[in-house]
Amino acid sequence: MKEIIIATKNQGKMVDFKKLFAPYQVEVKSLLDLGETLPDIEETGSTFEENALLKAKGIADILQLPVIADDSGLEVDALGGDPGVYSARYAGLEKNDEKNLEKVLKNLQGIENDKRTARFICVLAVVEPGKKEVLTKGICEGRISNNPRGENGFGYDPIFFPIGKDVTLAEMSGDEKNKISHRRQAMHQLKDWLKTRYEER
Ligand SMILES: O=c1nc[nH]c2c1ncn2[C@H]1C[C@H](O)[C@@H](COP(=O)(O)OP(=O)(O)OP(=O)(O)O)O1
Ligand SMILES: [Mg+2]
Repeated sequence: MKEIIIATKNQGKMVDFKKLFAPYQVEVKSLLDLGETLPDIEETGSTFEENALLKAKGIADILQLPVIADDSGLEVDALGGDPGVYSARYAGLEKNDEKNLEKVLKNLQGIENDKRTARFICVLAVVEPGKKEVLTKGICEGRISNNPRGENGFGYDPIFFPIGKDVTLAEMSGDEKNKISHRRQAMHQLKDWLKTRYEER
């Protein structure tokens, strides 16, 4: 079977991607599946687009294979768009999901529900050696909860109510999350690219 490499070390993202790629005959591999030691690509960009391209190009240059990278994060309106591109390292460089979401809740203390609007953003960069790169962006609008709820998913899922839902993303099944998520919407925009390369199941 054909393979596509996702330039990520985030296992939560890979759970989403495995489901999102299931309609296609392609095996998805993360950097954690590749035996070789690949360098950590520093996310020095100031936008999701820049960082997604840095990660995809960095790995595609080394492997000389097609690579997809995902740069994503949470924008909270009452925090001026923070944590944004700093979502993974919001509470420190050790990238701890629980500390990160606790910091968002703490910074939103006293803010009323209707002012807790937020969105998840996902930018995907597809880089194929010798070809023009492709960028897509998906957005999932919602609101930040008052407490963490639910055990599924990863990252900020336990504190995010998607618009129109009264459960957090972490209270939804993986399949339910994948119907509405920012990652799903960014993947949807890659449909034509995917269809030209991979047979559908
Ligand atoms: O569906 C999601 N549900 C909950 N949280 C999410 C989601 N999507 C992104 N997020 C959060 C996790 C992390 O705090 C940041 C992504 O940061 P980002 O740099 O793109 O990923 P990462 O460093 O964890 O892995 P990598 O760069 O190896 O792909 O946004
Ligand atoms: Mg990262």
